[in-house]
Amino acid sequence: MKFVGYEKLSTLKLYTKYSNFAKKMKKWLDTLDVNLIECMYDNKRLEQKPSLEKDSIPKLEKLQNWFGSVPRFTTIRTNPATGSSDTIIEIIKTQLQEQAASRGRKTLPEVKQDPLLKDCVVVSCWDEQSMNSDRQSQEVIVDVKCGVAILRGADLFAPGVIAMSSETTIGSKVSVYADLAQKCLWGRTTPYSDLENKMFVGNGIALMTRKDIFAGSTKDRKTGRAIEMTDIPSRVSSISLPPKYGILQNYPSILCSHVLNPQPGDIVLDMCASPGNKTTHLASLMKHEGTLIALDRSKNKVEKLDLNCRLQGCDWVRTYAYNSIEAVDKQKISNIDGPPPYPKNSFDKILLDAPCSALGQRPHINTSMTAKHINSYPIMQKRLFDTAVSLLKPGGVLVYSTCTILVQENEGLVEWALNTYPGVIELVRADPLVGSSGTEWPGSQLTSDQRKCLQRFGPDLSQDSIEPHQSDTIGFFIAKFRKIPT
Ligand SMILES: C[S@@+](CC[C@H](N)C(=O)[O-])C[C@H]1O[C@@H](n2cnc3c(N)ncnc32)[C@H](O)[C@@H]1O
Repeated sequence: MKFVGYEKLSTLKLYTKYSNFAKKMKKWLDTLDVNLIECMYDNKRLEQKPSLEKDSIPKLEKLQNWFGSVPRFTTIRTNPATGSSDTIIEIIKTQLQEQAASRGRKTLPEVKQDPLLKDCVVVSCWDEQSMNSDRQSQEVIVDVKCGVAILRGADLFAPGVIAMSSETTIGSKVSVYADLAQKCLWGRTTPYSDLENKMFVGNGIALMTRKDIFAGSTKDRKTGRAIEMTDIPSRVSSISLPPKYGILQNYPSILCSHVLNPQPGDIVLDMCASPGNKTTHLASLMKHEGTLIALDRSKNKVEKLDLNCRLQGCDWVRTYAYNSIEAVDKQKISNIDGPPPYPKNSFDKILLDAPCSALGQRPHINTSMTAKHINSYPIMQKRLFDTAVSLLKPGGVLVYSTCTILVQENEGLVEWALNTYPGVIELVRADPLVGSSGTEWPGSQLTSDQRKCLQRFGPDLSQDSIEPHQSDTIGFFIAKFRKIPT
Protein backbone atom coordinates (compact mmCIF):
# COMPACT_ATOMS: atom_id res chain seq x y z
CA MET A 1 0.00 0.00 0.00
CA LYS A 2 1.31 3.44 -0.85
CA PHE A 3 1.75 5.70 2.08
CA VAL A 4 -0.52 8.73 2.02
CA GLY A 5 1.71 11.03 4.04
CA TYR A 6 1.60 11.93 7.65
CA GLU A 7 -0.63 14.95 7.24
CA LYS A 8 -3.40 13.09 5.44
CA LEU A 9 -3.10 9.97 7.50
CA SER A 10 -3.00 11.54 10.88
CA THR A 11 -4.91 14.75 10.55
CA LEU A 12 -8.24 13.03 10.90
CA LYS A 13 -7.02 11.07 13.83
CA LEU A 14 -5.44 14.11 15.38
CA TYR A 15 -8.54 16.16 14.79
CA THR A 16 -10.65 13.72 16.72
CA LYS A 17 -8.05 13.68 19.45
CA TYR A 18 -7.76 17.39 19.32
CA SER A 19 -11.41 17.99 19.86
CA ASN A 20 -10.55 17.20 23.47
CA PHE A 21 -7.29 19.05 23.30
CA ALA A 22 -9.03 22.06 21.81
CA LYS A 23 -11.62 22.11 24.57
CA LYS A 24 -8.87 21.97 27.10
CA MET A 25 -6.97 24.69 25.33
CA LYS A 26 -9.98 26.96 25.26
CA LYS A 27 -10.30 26.43 28.98
CA TRP A 28 -6.71 27.50 29.49
CA LEU A 29 -7.20 30.50 27.26
CA ASP A 30 -10.18 31.58 29.27
CA THR A 31 -8.12 31.58 32.41
CA LEU A 32 -4.99 33.20 31.03
CA ASP A 33 -4.49 36.95 31.36
CA VAL A 34 -3.56 37.13 27.73
CA ASN A 35 -5.50 35.42 24.98
CA LEU A 36 -2.94 33.28 23.24
CA ILE A 37 -4.75 32.64 20.00
CA GLU A 38 -5.76 36.19 19.34
CA CYS A 39 -2.37 37.49 20.39
CA MET A 40 -0.72 35.17 17.98
CA TYR A 41 -2.94 35.65 15.01
CA ASP A 42 -4.60 39.01 14.92
CA ASN A 43 -3.67 41.86 17.16
CA LYS A 44 -6.19 44.35 15.77
CA ARG A 45 -9.12 42.05 16.43
CA LEU A 46 -7.85 41.50 19.89
CA GLU A 47 -8.31 45.18 20.65
CA GLN A 48 -11.96 44.80 19.71
CA LYS A 49 -12.17 41.63 21.80
CA PRO A 50 -14.26 39.39 19.58
CA SER A 51 -15.37 36.18 21.18
CA LEU A 52 -13.14 33.19 20.72
CA GLU A 53 -16.14 31.08 19.75
CA LYS A 54 -17.13 33.15 16.72
CA ASP A 55 -13.91 34.28 15.16
CA SER A 56 -11.11 32.19 16.43
CA ILE A 57 -12.01 28.70 15.30
CA PRO A 58 -9.90 28.80 12.09
CA LYS A 59 -7.02 30.12 14.15
CA LEU A 60 -7.52 27.41 16.70
CA GLU A 61 -7.48 24.88 13.87
CA LYS A 62 -4.26 26.34 12.49
CA LEU A 63 -2.74 26.06 15.92
CA GLN A 64 -3.96 22.48 16.31
CA ASN A 65 -2.45 21.55 12.96
CA TRP A 66 0.85 23.07 13.99
CA PHE A 67 0.77 21.26 17.34
CA GLY A 68 -0.30 18.02 15.69
CA SER A 69 2.38 17.91 13.00
CA VAL A 70 6.04 17.03 13.32
CA PRO A 71 8.90 19.40 12.35
CA ARG A 72 10.06 17.88 9.06
CA PHE A 73 13.78 18.43 9.56
CA THR A 74 16.30 16.72 11.77
CA THR A 75 18.99 19.06 13.07
CA ILE A 76 22.28 17.89 14.49
CA ARG A 77 24.60 20.03 16.59
CA THR A 78 28.09 18.93 15.70
CA ASN A 79 31.11 18.89 17.96
CA PRO A 80 33.95 20.75 16.23
CA ALA A 81 36.48 19.22 18.65
CA THR A 82 35.97 15.72 17.23
CA GLY A 83 35.14 16.24 13.59
CA SER A 84 34.27 18.90 11.02
CA SER A 85 30.70 19.28 9.79
CA ASP A 86 31.90 17.79 6.49
CA THR A 87 32.99 14.59 8.24
CA ILE A 88 29.65 14.34 10.03
CA ILE A 89 27.72 15.03 6.83
CA GLU A 90 29.57 12.09 5.23
CA ILE A 91 28.74 9.80 8.19
CA ILE A 92 25.06 10.76 7.98
CA LYS A 93 24.93 10.28 4.20
CA THR A 94 26.39 6.79 4.57
CA GLN A 95 23.77 5.94 7.20
CA LEU A 96 20.96 7.17 4.97
CA GLN A 97 22.31 5.23 1.98
CA GLU A 98 22.36 2.04 4.07
CA GLN A 99 18.79 2.67 5.24
CA ALA A 100 17.68 3.35 1.66
CA ALA A 101 19.32 0.14 0.41
CA SER A 102 17.77 -2.04 3.11
CA ARG A 103 14.32 -0.43 2.80
CA GLY A 104 14.18 -0.24 -1.01
CA ARG A 105 14.10 3.56 -1.25
CA LYS A 106 15.36 5.46 -4.23
CA THR A 107 15.49 9.11 -3.19
CA LEU A 108 17.70 10.17 -0.29
CA PRO A 109 16.99 13.02 2.12
CA GLU A 110 19.17 16.10 1.66
CA VAL A 111 21.98 16.63 4.16
CA LYS A 112 23.57 20.06 4.44
CA GLN A 113 25.27 22.52 6.71
CA ASP A 114 23.08 25.31 8.10
CA PRO A 115 24.08 28.54 6.34
CA LEU A 116 24.12 30.51 9.60
CA LEU A 117 25.29 28.18 12.36
CA LYS A 118 28.55 26.47 11.52
CA ASP A 119 27.98 23.69 14.05
CA CYS A 120 24.55 22.71 12.75
CA VAL A 121 23.81 20.05 10.12
CA VAL A 122 20.31 19.77 8.67
CA VAL A 123 18.69 16.60 7.28
CA SER A 124 15.40 16.77 5.37
CA CYS A 125 12.76 14.02 5.56
CA TRP A 126 12.18 11.05 3.23
CA ASP A 127 9.85 11.53 0.28
CA GLU A 128 6.21 10.49 0.37
CA GLN A 129 6.70 7.34 -1.71
CA SER A 130 9.20 5.91 0.74
CA MET A 131 7.07 4.74 3.61
CA ASN A 132 5.20 1.49 4.04
CA SER A 133 2.17 2.01 6.25
CA ASP A 134 0.72 -1.52 5.93
CA ARG A 135 -0.42 -2.54 9.38
CA GLN A 136 1.40 -5.63 10.64
CA SER A 137 -0.44 -8.32 12.59
CA GLN A 138 2.07 -8.11 15.44
CA GLU A 139 1.79 -4.94 17.45
CA VAL A 140 3.76 -3.01 20.01
CA ILE A 141 2.20 -0.41 22.32
CA VAL A 142 4.19 2.53 23.69
CA ASP A 143 3.37 5.51 25.88
CA VAL A 144 2.69 8.98 24.50
CA LYS A 145 6.18 10.32 25.20
CA CYS A 146 7.74 7.42 23.38
CA GLY A 147 5.26 7.78 20.49
CA VAL A 148 6.30 11.41 20.09
CA ALA A 149 9.99 10.46 20.08
CA ILE A 150 9.31 7.85 17.36
CA LEU A 151 7.45 10.38 15.22
CA ARG A 152 10.50 12.63 15.57
CA GLY A 153 12.82 9.93 14.23
CA ALA A 154 13.89 7.91 17.29
CA ASP A 155 14.08 4.13 17.45
CA LEU A 156 12.12 2.39 20.19
CA PHE A 157 14.07 1.47 23.32
CA ALA A 158 13.05 -1.34 25.68
CA PRO A 159 11.93 0.83 28.65
CA GLY A 160 9.35 2.55 26.39
CA VAL A 161 7.53 -0.68 25.44
CA ILE A 162 4.23 -1.19 27.28
CA ALA A 163 2.95 -4.22 25.40
CA MET A 164 4.04 -6.58 22.62
CA SER A 165 2.32 -9.43 20.75
CA SER A 166 3.26 -12.80 22.21
CA GLU A 167 4.42 -14.29 18.90
CA THR A 168 6.99 -11.53 18.22
CA THR A 169 10.50 -12.85 17.67
CA ILE A 170 13.71 -11.14 16.67
CA GLY A 171 13.32 -9.95 13.10
CA SER A 172 9.47 -9.84 13.20
CA LYS A 173 7.82 -6.94 11.41
CA VAL A 174 5.68 -5.00 13.87
CA SER A 175 3.36 -1.99 13.90
CA VAL A 176 3.86 0.44 16.77
CA TYR A 177 1.01 2.41 18.38
CA ALA A 178 0.96 5.11 21.06
CA ASP A 179 -1.61 4.57 23.80
CA LEU A 180 -3.19 8.03 24.05
CA ALA A 181 -5.53 7.03 26.84
CA GLN A 182 -2.67 5.56 28.88
CA LYS A 183 -4.81 2.62 29.87
CA CYS A 184 -3.04 -0.32 28.21
CA LEU A 185 -1.74 -2.74 30.84
CA TRP A 186 1.99 -3.29 31.01
CA GLY A 187 3.03 -6.61 29.44
CA ARG A 188 -0.26 -7.19 27.59
CA THR A 189 0.04 -9.96 24.95
CA THR A 190 -3.19 -9.67 22.95
CA PRO A 191 -3.99 -6.82 20.54
CA TYR A 192 -4.96 -3.64 22.37
CA SER A 193 -8.55 -3.03 21.43
CA ASP A 194 -9.00 0.66 22.28
CA LEU A 195 -9.01 1.70 18.60
CA GLU A 196 -10.11 5.22 19.48
CA ASN A 197 -7.01 5.85 21.59
CA LYS A 198 -4.49 3.83 19.67
CA MET A 199 -2.43 6.04 17.39
CA PHE A 200 -0.24 4.45 14.70
CA VAL A 201 3.30 5.81 14.94
CA GLY A 202 5.09 3.52 12.50
CA ASN A 203 6.37 0.11 11.44
CA GLY A 204 9.61 -1.50 12.50
CA ILE A 205 11.63 -4.65 13.04
CA ALA A 206 11.89 -6.31 16.44
CA LEU A 207 15.41 -6.49 17.85
CA MET A 208 14.22 -8.07 21.13
CA THR A 209 11.62 -10.64 22.11
CA ARG A 210 8.85 -10.22 24.68
CA LYS A 211 10.92 -12.21 27.13
CA ASP A 212 13.88 -9.87 26.69
CA ILE A 213 11.69 -6.91 27.51
CA PHE A 214 9.30 -8.12 30.17
CA ALA A 215 11.01 -10.99 32.01
CA GLY A 216 13.20 -10.49 35.04
CA SER A 217 13.22 -7.92 37.78
CA THR A 218 13.19 -4.21 37.04
CA LYS A 219 16.90 -3.87 37.63
CA ASP A 220 17.80 -6.65 35.14
CA ARG A 221 15.55 -5.28 32.47
CA LYS A 222 17.14 -4.45 29.15
CA THR A 223 17.64 -0.85 28.15
CA GLY A 224 18.80 -1.12 24.52
CA ARG A 225 16.95 -0.75 21.22
CA ALA A 226 13.85 -2.97 21.13
CA ILE A 227 12.52 -1.98 17.69
CA GLU A 228 14.34 -0.52 14.74
CA MET A 229 11.78 1.86 13.24
CA THR A 230 11.79 1.52 9.47
CA ASP A 231 8.68 3.42 8.32
CA ILE A 232 7.27 6.32 10.27
CA PRO A 233 4.35 8.42 9.06
CA SER A 234 6.14 11.71 9.76
CA ARG A 235 8.90 10.57 7.33
CA VAL A 236 11.50 12.29 9.52
CA SER A 237 15.05 10.98 9.04
CA SER A 238 16.38 8.83 11.80
CA ILE A 239 20.05 9.47 12.51
CA SER A 240 22.18 7.94 15.22
CA LEU A 241 25.62 9.32 15.94
CA PRO A 242 28.11 8.65 18.74
CA PRO A 243 27.53 11.64 21.10
CA LYS A 244 31.14 12.75 20.77
CA TYR A 245 30.48 13.64 17.10
CA GLY A 246 27.19 15.40 17.55
CA ILE A 247 23.72 15.24 19.07
CA LEU A 248 20.19 15.72 17.80
CA GLN A 249 19.03 19.14 18.96
CA ASN A 250 16.17 21.39 17.87
CA TYR A 251 17.23 24.31 15.69
CA PRO A 252 16.16 27.13 18.07
CA SER A 253 17.93 25.37 20.96
CA ILE A 254 21.18 25.36 18.98
CA LEU A 255 20.64 29.01 18.15
CA CYS A 256 20.02 29.86 21.82
CA SER A 257 23.60 29.06 22.94
CA HIS A 258 24.95 31.11 20.02
CA VAL A 259 22.87 34.04 21.28
CA LEU A 260 24.62 33.81 24.66
CA ASN A 261 27.91 33.51 22.73
CA PRO A 262 30.24 32.44 25.57
CA GLN A 263 33.96 32.86 24.89
CA PRO A 264 37.01 30.88 26.04
CA GLY A 265 37.94 32.04 29.55
CA ASP A 266 34.44 33.34 30.47
CA ILE A 267 32.79 32.53 33.79
CA VAL A 268 29.42 31.09 32.77
CA LEU A 269 26.39 29.79 34.68
CA ASP A 270 23.71 27.50 33.21
CA MET A 271 20.90 27.76 35.79
CA CYS A 272 18.53 25.02 34.56
CA ALA A 273 20.87 22.68 32.81
CA SER A 274 19.67 19.06 32.65
CA PRO A 275 19.85 17.03 30.42
CA GLY A 276 22.71 19.31 29.34
CA ASN A 277 22.12 19.80 25.62
CA LYS A 278 22.84 23.50 25.96
CA THR A 279 25.49 23.06 28.67
CA THR A 280 27.62 20.90 26.39
CA HIS A 281 27.10 23.38 23.57
CA LEU A 282 28.23 26.27 25.79
CA ALA A 283 31.31 24.21 26.73
CA SER A 284 32.06 23.65 23.06
CA LEU A 285 31.63 27.35 22.20
CA MET A 286 34.02 28.17 25.08
CA LYS A 287 36.52 25.80 23.40
CA HIS A 288 36.65 24.02 26.76
CA GLU A 289 38.43 26.93 28.47
CA GLY A 290 37.05 28.94 31.38
CA THR A 291 34.53 28.16 34.10
CA LEU A 292 31.14 26.65 33.35
CA ILE A 293 28.85 25.85 36.27
CA ALA A 294 25.66 23.91 35.51
CA LEU A 295 22.85 23.57 38.07
CA ASP A 296 19.67 21.56 38.10
CA ARG A 297 17.18 20.97 40.83
CA SER A 298 17.39 17.25 41.45
CA LYS A 299 20.15 14.70 41.93
CA ASN A 300 18.67 12.40 39.25
CA LYS A 301 18.66 15.15 36.69
CA VAL A 302 22.24 16.05 37.52
CA GLU A 303 23.28 12.42 37.01
CA LYS A 304 21.84 12.64 33.50
CA LEU A 305 23.64 15.95 32.98
CA ASP A 306 26.94 14.44 34.18
CA LEU A 307 26.54 11.49 31.84
CA ASN A 308 25.93 13.74 28.83
CA CYS A 309 28.88 15.96 29.76
CA ARG A 310 31.09 12.85 29.97
CA LEU A 311 29.84 11.40 26.67
CA GLN A 312 30.43 14.70 24.90
CA GLY A 313 33.92 15.26 26.30
CA CYS A 314 32.94 18.06 28.71
CA ASP A 315 33.70 16.51 32.09
CA TRP A 316 35.47 19.73 33.12
CA VAL A 317 32.01 21.34 33.57
CA ARG A 318 31.12 21.76 37.28
CA THR A 319 27.64 20.41 37.96
CA TYR A 320 25.56 20.65 41.16
CA ALA A 321 22.08 19.53 42.22
CA TYR A 322 20.74 22.84 43.51
CA ASN A 323 17.64 25.01 43.47
CA SER A 324 18.81 27.91 41.32
CA ILE A 325 16.30 30.25 42.93
CA GLU A 326 18.53 30.06 46.01
CA ALA A 327 21.86 30.18 44.15
CA VAL A 328 22.81 33.68 45.33
CA ASP A 329 24.26 34.45 48.73
CA LYS A 330 24.01 38.18 49.17
CA GLN A 331 26.36 38.17 52.19
CA LYS A 332 29.09 36.16 50.53
CA ILE A 333 32.02 38.00 49.00
CA SER A 334 34.39 35.13 48.34
CA ASN A 335 34.96 33.57 44.93
CA ILE A 336 32.94 30.96 43.07
CA ASP A 337 35.11 27.95 43.88
CA GLY A 338 32.97 25.14 45.22
CA PRO A 339 29.22 24.61 45.26
CA PRO A 340 26.46 27.26 45.25
CA PRO A 341 25.29 29.68 46.58
CA TYR A 342 27.55 32.26 44.91
CA PRO A 343 28.18 35.95 45.61
CA LYS A 344 26.35 38.65 43.65
CA ASN A 345 27.97 39.89 40.42
CA SER A 346 29.91 36.66 39.83
CA PHE A 347 29.21 35.59 36.22
CA ASP A 348 30.09 37.03 32.81
CA LYS A 349 27.30 35.13 31.13
CA ILE A 350 24.19 33.34 32.37
CA LEU A 351 21.78 31.06 30.54
CA LEU A 352 18.30 30.81 32.07
CA ASP A 353 16.63 28.12 29.92
CA ALA A 354 13.63 28.23 32.16
CA PRO A 355 11.23 25.45 33.19
CA CYS A 356 8.11 26.24 31.19
CA SER A 357 4.74 24.91 30.02
CA ALA A 358 6.55 23.34 27.00
CA LEU A 359 3.66 24.41 24.75
CA GLY A 360 6.05 24.61 21.84
CA GLN A 361 6.95 20.93 21.70
CA ARG A 362 5.65 19.24 18.54
CA PRO A 363 3.87 16.99 17.97
CA HIS A 364 1.78 17.63 21.06
CA ILE A 365 -0.47 14.61 20.88
CA ASN A 366 -1.86 14.60 24.36
CA THR A 367 -1.63 16.73 27.44
CA SER A 368 -2.52 16.41 31.06
CA MET A 369 -1.72 20.00 31.97
CA THR A 370 -4.31 22.19 33.63
CA ALA A 371 -4.67 25.95 33.48
CA LYS A 372 -3.55 26.17 37.11
CA HIS A 373 -0.40 24.27 36.25
CA ILE A 374 0.32 26.53 33.28
CA ASN A 375 -0.23 29.68 35.27
CA SER A 376 2.30 28.58 37.88
CA TYR A 377 5.26 28.88 35.49
CA PRO A 378 5.61 32.67 35.30
CA ILE A 379 5.88 32.81 39.09
CA MET A 380 8.82 30.40 39.08
CA GLN A 381 10.39 32.04 36.03
CA LYS A 382 10.38 35.45 37.73
CA ARG A 383 12.06 34.06 40.85
CA LEU A 384 14.77 32.42 38.75
CA PHE A 385 15.19 35.67 36.82
CA ASP A 386 15.67 37.65 40.08
CA THR A 387 18.54 35.33 40.99
CA ALA A 388 20.05 35.58 37.52
CA VAL A 389 20.12 39.40 37.66
CA SER A 390 21.76 39.29 41.05
CA LEU A 391 24.45 36.79 39.99
CA LEU A 392 25.33 38.59 36.76
CA LYS A 393 28.40 40.87 36.67
CA PRO A 394 27.76 44.48 35.59
CA GLY A 395 28.28 44.43 31.82
CA GLY A 396 27.43 40.70 31.80
CA VAL A 397 24.91 39.02 29.50
CA LEU A 398 21.83 37.00 30.42
CA VAL A 399 19.87 34.91 27.92
CA TYR A 400 16.34 33.88 28.90
CA SER A 401 14.68 31.15 26.83
CA THR A 402 11.64 28.85 26.87
CA CYS A 403 10.17 26.17 24.62
CA THR A 404 6.63 27.51 24.85
CA ILE A 405 4.61 29.87 22.67
CA LEU A 406 2.65 31.35 25.57
CA VAL A 407 3.03 35.12 25.75
CA GLN A 408 2.84 35.20 29.54
CA GLU A 409 6.05 33.16 29.83
CA ASN A 410 7.83 35.05 27.06
CA GLU A 411 7.13 38.67 26.13
CA GLY A 412 5.17 39.02 29.39
CA LEU A 413 8.24 37.98 31.36
CA VAL A 414 10.43 40.43 29.40
CA GLU A 415 8.05 43.32 30.13
CA TRP A 416 7.97 42.41 33.82
CA ALA A 417 11.81 42.22 33.88
CA LEU A 418 12.27 45.66 32.30
CA ASN A 419 9.73 47.19 34.71
CA THR A 420 11.27 45.46 37.73
CA TYR A 421 14.91 46.31 36.93
CA PRO A 422 14.95 49.78 35.30
CA GLY A 423 18.53 51.09 35.11
CA VAL A 424 19.83 47.65 36.11
CA ILE A 425 19.29 45.59 32.97
CA GLU A 426 18.61 46.46 29.34
CA LEU A 427 17.28 44.43 26.47
CA VAL A 428 19.74 43.82 23.62
CA ARG A 429 19.23 42.16 20.23
CA ALA A 430 19.15 38.38 20.50
CA ASP A 431 21.58 38.01 17.59
CA PRO A 432 21.79 36.02 15.35
CA LEU A 433 18.12 36.79 14.69
CA VAL A 434 16.20 34.06 12.87
CA GLY A 435 12.79 33.89 14.58
CA SER A 436 10.06 36.51 14.32
CA SER A 437 9.86 39.59 16.57
CA GLY A 438 8.08 39.44 19.89
CA THR A 439 4.29 39.48 19.93
CA GLU A 440 2.24 42.54 20.89
CA TRP A 441 -0.85 42.35 23.08
CA PRO A 442 -3.32 44.91 24.39
CA GLY A 443 -1.77 46.96 27.13
CA SER A 444 1.69 45.70 26.25
CA GLN A 445 4.35 48.26 27.09
CA LEU A 446 7.08 46.75 24.93
CA THR A 447 8.02 49.12 22.13
CA SER A 448 8.34 47.94 18.56
CA ASP A 449 12.16 48.27 18.85
CA GLN A 450 12.14 46.16 21.97
CA ARG A 451 10.01 43.49 20.31
CA LYS A 452 12.49 43.41 17.42
CA CYS A 453 15.26 42.48 19.90
CA LEU A 454 13.39 39.26 20.77
CA GLN A 455 12.94 36.12 18.75
CA ARG A 456 10.05 33.72 18.74
CA PHE A 457 9.54 30.45 16.86
CA GLY A 458 5.96 29.26 16.44
CA PRO A 459 3.11 28.66 14.01
CA ASP A 460 3.20 32.22 12.71
CA LEU A 461 6.86 32.36 11.75
CA SER A 462 6.93 33.56 8.15
CA GLN A 463 9.03 31.49 5.79
CA ASP A 464 9.76 34.37 3.44
CA SER A 465 13.29 35.27 4.42
CA ILE A 466 14.46 32.12 6.15
CA GLU A 467 15.00 28.50 5.19
CA PRO A 468 12.26 25.89 5.82
CA HIS A 469 14.27 24.14 8.53
CA GLN A 470 14.59 27.45 10.37
CA SER A 471 10.83 28.00 10.46
CA ASP A 472 9.41 24.46 10.74
CA THR A 473 10.69 23.95 14.28
CA ILE A 474 9.39 23.55 17.78
CA GLY A 475 8.00 26.70 19.42
CA PHE A 476 10.74 28.62 21.21
CA PHE A 477 11.50 32.06 22.62
CA ILE A 478 14.82 33.86 23.19
CA ALA A 479 15.51 37.20 24.93
CA LYS A 480 18.93 38.68 25.68
CA PHE A 481 19.68 41.20 28.43
CA ARG A 482 22.78 43.10 29.54
CA LYS A 483 23.40 44.25 33.10
CA ILE A 484 24.11 47.95 32.89
CA PRO A 485 27.62 48.73 34.25
CA THR A 486 27.38 50.96 37.31
C1 LIG B 1 13.87 23.44 29.89
S1 LIG B 1 14.61 22.29 30.92
C2 LIG B 1 16.31 22.60 30.63
C3 LIG B 1 16.86 21.99 29.38
C4 LIG B 1 18.36 22.17 29.28
N1 LIG B 1 18.74 23.55 29.39
C5 LIG B 1 18.89 21.59 27.99
O1 LIG B 1 18.98 22.34 27.01
O2 LIG B 1 19.22 20.40 27.96
C6 LIG B 1 14.39 23.03 32.48
C7 LIG B 1 15.15 22.37 33.60
O3 LIG B 1 15.01 23.22 34.74
C8 LIG B 1 15.10 22.42 35.88
N2 LIG B 1 14.59 23.23 37.00
C9 LIG B 1 13.32 23.54 37.30
N3 LIG B 1 13.28 24.33 38.39
C10 LIG B 1 14.56 24.52 38.77
C11 LIG B 1 15.17 25.22 39.85
N4 LIG B 1 14.44 25.91 40.74
N5 LIG B 1 16.52 25.20 39.95
C12 LIG B 1 17.27 24.49 39.07
N6 LIG B 1 16.73 23.81 38.04
C13 LIG B 1 15.41 23.82 37.89
C14 LIG B 1 14.28 21.21 35.52
O4 LIG B 1 14.66 20.12 36.33
C15 LIG B 1 14.64 21.01 34.04
O5 LIG B 1 15.67 20.07 33.92
